[in-house]
Amino acid sequence: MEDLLRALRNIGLALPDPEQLLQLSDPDPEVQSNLAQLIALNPSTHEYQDEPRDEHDAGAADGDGGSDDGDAPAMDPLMDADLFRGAVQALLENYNKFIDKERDALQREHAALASPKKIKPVPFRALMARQDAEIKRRAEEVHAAGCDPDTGRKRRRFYLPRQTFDGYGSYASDKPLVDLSRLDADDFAAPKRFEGRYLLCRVASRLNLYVSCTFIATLPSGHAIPVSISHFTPNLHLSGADLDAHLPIGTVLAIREPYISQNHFGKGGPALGGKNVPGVRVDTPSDVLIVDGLGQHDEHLLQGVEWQALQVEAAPADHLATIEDIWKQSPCAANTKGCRWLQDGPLSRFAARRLKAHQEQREGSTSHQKLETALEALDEAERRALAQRTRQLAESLLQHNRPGAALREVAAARLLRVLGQDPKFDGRDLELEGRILHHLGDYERANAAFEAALKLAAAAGEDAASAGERVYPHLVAARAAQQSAAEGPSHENVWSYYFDSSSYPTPRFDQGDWLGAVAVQDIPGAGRGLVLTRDVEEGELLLSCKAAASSYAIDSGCKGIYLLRYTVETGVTSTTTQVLAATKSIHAMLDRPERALPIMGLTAGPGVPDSRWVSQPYPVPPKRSSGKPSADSIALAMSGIEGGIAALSLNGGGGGGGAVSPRVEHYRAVLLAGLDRPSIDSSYVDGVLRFNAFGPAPNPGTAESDSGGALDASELSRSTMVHPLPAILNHACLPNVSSVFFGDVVTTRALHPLKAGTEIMHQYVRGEQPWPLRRSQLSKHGFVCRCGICLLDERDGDEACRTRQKLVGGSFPMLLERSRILLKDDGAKGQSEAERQDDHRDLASSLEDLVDQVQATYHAERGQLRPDLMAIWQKIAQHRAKFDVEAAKDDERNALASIGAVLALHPAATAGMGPDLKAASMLSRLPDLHFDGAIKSMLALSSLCLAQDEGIAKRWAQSALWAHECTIGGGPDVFLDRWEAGYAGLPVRKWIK
Ligand SMILES: C[S@@+](CC[C@H](N)C(=O)[O-])C[C@H]1O[C@@H](n2cnc3c(N)ncnc32)[C@H](O)[C@@H]1O
Repeated sequence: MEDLLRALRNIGLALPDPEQLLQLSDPDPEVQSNLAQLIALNPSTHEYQDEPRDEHDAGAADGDGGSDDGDAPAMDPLMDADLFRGAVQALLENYNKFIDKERDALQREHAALASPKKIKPVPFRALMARQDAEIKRRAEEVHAAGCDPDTGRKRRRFYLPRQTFDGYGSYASDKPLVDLSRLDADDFAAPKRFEGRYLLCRVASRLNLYVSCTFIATLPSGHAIPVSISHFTPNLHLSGADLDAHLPIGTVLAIREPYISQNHFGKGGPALGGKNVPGVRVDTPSDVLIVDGLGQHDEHLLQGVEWQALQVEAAPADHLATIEDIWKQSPCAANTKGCRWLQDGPLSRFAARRLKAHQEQREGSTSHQKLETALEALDEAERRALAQRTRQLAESLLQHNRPGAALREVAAARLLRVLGQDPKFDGRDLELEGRILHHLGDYERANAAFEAALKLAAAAGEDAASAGERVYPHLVAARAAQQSAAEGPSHENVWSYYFDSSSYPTPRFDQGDWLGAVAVQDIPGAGRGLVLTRDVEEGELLLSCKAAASSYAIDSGCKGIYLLRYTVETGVTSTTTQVLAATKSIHAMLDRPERALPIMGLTAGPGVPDSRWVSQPYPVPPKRSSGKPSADSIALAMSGIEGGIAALSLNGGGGGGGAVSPRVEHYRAVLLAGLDRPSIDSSYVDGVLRFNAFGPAPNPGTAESDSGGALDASELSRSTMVHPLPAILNHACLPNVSSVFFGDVVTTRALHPLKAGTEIMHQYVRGEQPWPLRRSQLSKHGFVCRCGICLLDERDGDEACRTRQKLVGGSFPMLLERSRILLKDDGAKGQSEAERQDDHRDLASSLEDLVDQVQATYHAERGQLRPDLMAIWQKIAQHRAKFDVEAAKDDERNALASIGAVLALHPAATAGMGPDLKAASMLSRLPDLHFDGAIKSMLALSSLCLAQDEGIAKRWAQSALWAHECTIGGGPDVFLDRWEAGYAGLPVRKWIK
């Protein structure tokens, strides 16, 4: 990829845009030829800030005799196009040959697994020189992505495409380190997975981040080997010291059951056309453990290990000279000093392991004892300094989206009496704890902590106004989050989801998951599903859930980076947000082990064996109270902790006598739970995302909104997110619920009155599409949909469905084009009224012929559900309205009937009118499909009725609002925002506000 991009820029061409990137490896020669032509027509001058974007202007700018675009030749778009096209075509061919080599190398490596060959270690200095060159190359690529490296001219936008490969096996160890034996260079062979072994090594170089992160590691024997770790960070912009601080030189690592590859860049590194040196390829971060002297088995691991001198200098600030220094100099902020990568803070590492040792009735290790003594020997000032560093570390962990580690550090600091000893800080410390708990979704405890923080601030003499200013915003936010998690999001919540998700580029909402009248249940032949626990009405909210991990293309960690990950066996290309959503999911599970069940408890597609979590009961959100915290819980949050080291022995720390306060109990549980780091198979996470995540989530305000949450988007994704509970919903092309996406929140509402015990199902693919297309889109899921409309289509027959598809996909668009021209030219050609009406009559009649042809493809007993007709009836109505308003109303009613809506028979225009929208509705049953289409028809009917009967016109508008409330919600403002502009002649606002 990098060679191709460099070559294009060298001949003065702009880089392929994100859509074109996806076509680079398309095997179709026609696609390649078109692509070459398009790329050849786009000079690199278009990339610069100071160049006009328009082609002609660009030509003029180039024609002024001198381009300051370095060596890039000025180009005459017409004369040079052929020349450039030929050159680009040659470059694309080269690129594809290179890709083939990379693919072949992966294939060969897979085949060679049966007969691994011993490998000769590459000399350390050679590896280091290569590493330095790679780091330099990365820096140059980043520089060139923002400006021309020769002239310094700034580009319009930072643009950095990257490509990685995937496939042919992925490894993840689930063996505890104690069960493994050490591996050293004598045994190295490749390609080989070293089952039952671990590799002990030290980071010896700076880090190189492409998508995976690579460094040179040295072994105790002095040999060196490159190590590449996939899913290292979701921040692909990290570089230099910030990156190196994740694993500073000298950090000791244990890699469980390592895989030595002939190409350690194989996953997540730049493609080298199959040429690389052997190295350790780590497919998942959970295989890597940091050996820091605090670990449970660190002493055992390091026993008798003599390291050859590290042949490079570690920055002195990065390392603690002795283990006791941890308390005096422990790093205070993430990623600035000391080893940080996915690691907990020092107090929690020590306290958790000490607790565990006690639980297992072991004495702590010698290093634990040394640390204990050192901790108890700290003088007052040193203890205060440690407390201050702990606060900073917890803040920093929180900022880096690691609230689990932040809470563990605070819990350990409280048990060890590092925090909670200075009344001046008590209020602030509780406020910090409250913010961490809020982030973790423990709203009840967060609220109690905030209330307690206010009391303690007052007790410490802090001015009430300043304490309030500090704490109240957090308290109010936590109360609101608690309320929506207890009662479900309010009307106002949905209102703000809608408007905020259209206003913010990376909308993420502060809400907990909420489950209405549904429960997880086994569904014969379909795994698990969600089933109603009682009867519900149409429009009732059933679920409101936030994504467990979300990645937006314009998140700061990847903005401007366009990643393509090509999976060799399947030919599937994943894009930036899909890869990073997996990285974020993995990191979230390592930080909060309780996240593993909801994510790894999902299935990963047909043919992939279920993870061990799938058989466990699927977790649902707890029932919560929305009340204020009780006086007891506030008192508990304020209670002192008798403890110190004693709190780490399971019967100590309760104020003597063995009774342990609930607060101590809670902190201990927090620490112990953090030790259960799950082993995460990253390829399973990829499968979970591919089969459960929601791709680019359309805001309901966009034209795509009818897609019901497009799962099969093929363009470079704008966002990828996984919502664990909604992912349990099974599919029906004919859904009985509507799932709507607002940023990282999805809400699901009943579309019809439904009985207790009914399985609720939404659309993975648009049920409005032709049957053959739906079947092919669903084929990756490995099931055949047997929903109502699939059964109807099946009875119509394959051939009839294909004919219908041709009519709707071929004949209808031609008539639509005629319609567009007619409506555009309406009256412009100086025709008489009669002539114009004739034109409309003609077109309506052609459209009616089309209706007849489509009708002929349905089985005689099909019933009214014929959604392919909706848009045709609406078009007929539009033209017929020009000469026969009553007939146009019938057409719109036909459109509604074709999508399953049933008209109510209201005897009088005023019946049921008033604030009760449902009673006013002109529909007794909402449509099954095409919800926005139904709203269009209702608003069209409102317009058609306006002149004769304002009462009925108003009722149609209210019916549209009712349908909108039942599918999307958020009230009249949201409805008006989406629909008002398209119906300027209707006083909708007056009617419904
Ligand atoms: C997103 S998951 C849904 C939850 C899944 N049932 C489970 O137990 O984890 C998608 C998978 O559910 C199953 N599934 C979904 N809809 C189905 C349907 N209508 N009929 C049969 N299986 C279905 C398929 O195995 C599909 O790959």
